Amino acid sequence: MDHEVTEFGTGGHETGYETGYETADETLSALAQTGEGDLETTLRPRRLDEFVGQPRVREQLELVLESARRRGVPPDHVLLSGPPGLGKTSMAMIVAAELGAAIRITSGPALERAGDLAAMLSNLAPGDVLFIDEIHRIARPAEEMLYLAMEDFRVDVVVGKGPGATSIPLEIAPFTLVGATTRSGSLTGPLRDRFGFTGQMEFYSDAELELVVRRAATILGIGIDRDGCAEIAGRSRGTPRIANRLLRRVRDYAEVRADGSVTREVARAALKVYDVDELGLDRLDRAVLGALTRSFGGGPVGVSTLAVAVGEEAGTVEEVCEPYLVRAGMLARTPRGRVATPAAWEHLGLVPPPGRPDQSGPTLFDQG
Ligand SMILES: Nc1ncnc2c1ncn2[C@@H]1O[C@H](COP(=O)(O)OP(=O)(O)OP(=O)(O)O)[C@@H](O)[C@H]1O
Ligand SMILES: [Mg+2]
Repeated sequence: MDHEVTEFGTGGHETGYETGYETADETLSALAQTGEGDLETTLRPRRLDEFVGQPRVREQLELVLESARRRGVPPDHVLLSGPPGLGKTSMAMIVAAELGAAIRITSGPALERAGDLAAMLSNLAPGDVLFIDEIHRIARPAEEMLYLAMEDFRVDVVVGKGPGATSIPLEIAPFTLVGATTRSGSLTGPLRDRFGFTGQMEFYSDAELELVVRRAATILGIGIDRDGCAEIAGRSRGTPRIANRLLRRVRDYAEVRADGSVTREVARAALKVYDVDELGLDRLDRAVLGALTRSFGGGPVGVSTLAVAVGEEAGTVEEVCEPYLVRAGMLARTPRGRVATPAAWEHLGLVPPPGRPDQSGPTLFDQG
């Protein structure tokens, strides 16, 4: 293998490779705290059998990995998709750990120039796992380079400029690409087609989240009883990252205002302080529902308008708030925009204005 080729890249040495990489999601929630990134790393499951929930993805992935192991080849490329905090990054690390392979980490936005990607690709050793987080945000030239790399383990490096430029094909080591995305819909067809396996991560059940909370409490040395676990799990929006975060906030409260151990009462009192309601909706979720009902009469309203109304970016509202609000049956995405369901009005303690057409129906035909 030739590893001395990075000078063909455009000086992309500084890109990627930092394993401390965290996605922007950490800054989005009203509960986000700085300096807790390390804790998140501590709580990350390391092996497939430590990974709670996602039975379908786990089983499928187990087969993909085991069969590759038996054949002695790197497994097919793996795409992991799903809302933030469900364990995509953790799963990517686990793929490498289960294969006993090294993992190189980068992200779509970091691969602005194809040269950056060429440098990474040509530095891979046989069997390495290359993890590209937020792969839907990869720039076009890098994406096109990735096609060839994924399919033929080759990169075409362009040397020189203008009419004298030549393209030199370079062989790269057989590797496994693991891509993660919160929006698989915005992946281009050709890229999606080159993944041999797509794991669609689902929201976790309350029972699974109880296990997540219990596991984290054990690792962090927090005393918590069954009811305490259940209370936190039920307010975690189906998301392990949120479960772990709420546990830490409840722990703070337990230490300062109670005897340090977490019961249902302590958890309830603590989550009240942190503005997390019984359904686990935080301030931003409630702001979205509030704007949708109070300011826009229940919709339909476009997501960008809604985002402006709550002072957030459309992407955040769409990828962070909406998936759970839809799943909780409070918000519907219709072709004409976002619509509040009766459950949303009820949750906010509001009564829908009288005489409104049933919004879950095909409103296009209402005008008759
Ligand atoms: N199945 C699980 N069991 C236990 N803990 C989990 C599980 N999945 C996720 N976690 C916890 O949730 C945290 C967030 O997971 P992770 O970073 O893998 O999510 P993600 O899907 O990559 O999120 P993002 O889209 O924001 O990058 C981890 O640090 C880990 O502690
Ligand atoms: Mg991640």
